[in-house]
Amino acid sequence: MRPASAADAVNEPRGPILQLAGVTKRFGGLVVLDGLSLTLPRGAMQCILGPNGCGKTTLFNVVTGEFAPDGGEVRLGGRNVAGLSPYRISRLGVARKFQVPGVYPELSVAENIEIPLAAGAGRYGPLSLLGYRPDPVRRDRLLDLCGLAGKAGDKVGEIAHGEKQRLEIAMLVARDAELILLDEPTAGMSGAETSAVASLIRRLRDEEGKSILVIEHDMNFVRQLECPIVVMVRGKIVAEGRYEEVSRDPRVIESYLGKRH
Ligand SMILES: Nc1ncnc2c1ncn2[C@@H]1O[C@H](COP(=O)(O)OP(=O)(O)OP(=O)(O)O)[C@@H](O)[C@H]1O
Repeated sequence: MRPASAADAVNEPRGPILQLAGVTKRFGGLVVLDGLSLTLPRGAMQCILGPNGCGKTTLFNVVTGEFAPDGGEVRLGGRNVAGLSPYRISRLGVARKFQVPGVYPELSVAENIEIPLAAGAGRYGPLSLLGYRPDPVRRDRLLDLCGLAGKAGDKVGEIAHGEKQRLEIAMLVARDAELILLDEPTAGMSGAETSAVASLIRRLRDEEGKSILVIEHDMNFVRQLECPIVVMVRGKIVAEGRYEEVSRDPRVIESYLGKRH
């Protein structure tokens, strides 16, 4: 039996997975998050849109514990985690993808999935690894999800950029994260690669029940995510809605779609 841990708070089945209430973050005199509030229901996906410098990455940093907020609450599964260290928040089931793929280039695609599968099993401490057995069924399911089943034996350093990005997203799922934070996951990708990532992320929500927050600038990708969008300006959420509504917002047209839209 694993020890009772803070993860139980995240595993609490009712209520939102993530709730930010009046979160403030300052750097010296610069107010980057300005009483920001946001709620992500369990098993849902939301996309965060906002101009450069509005505080999107800082928001992720506050959720993952990189920065303690100066005020407000960050609730994961109902528990206020503001000020907890990143490793504790990670153990609560939060995983984050940065723009650059974080994969092991010298290992095979399948090995890249096997490592976080073992790490996920060890999330409750080294003792929980004692009974760990590799799970090829789960590994193959994740390879299928990210569209790399046919490349299981390929060296990761030699697969395409878009494939590395999809592999890393599958690795976050392999380590049993419940809340997944994706920071511009399609940066530098072609249209076809972008569509493949959108399809993967929708499947994580629909088939794996993951809760997902995505920061993105590419409106074509945002449309394909088919999820609610929040618009952030100067550290606050100023609008929210589906793509069709948000894409009529003058601030979104100005920043993302061009004035002639
Ligand atoms: N550690 C830090 N120390 C000081 N200022 C910071 C720090 N991190 C971020 N900032 C400032 O906070 C503001 C918001 O930065 P942030 O990276 O959160 O914006 P963003 O919306 O993610 O921008 P982009 O879309 O360009 O990535 C910027 O003015 C940035 O310079």
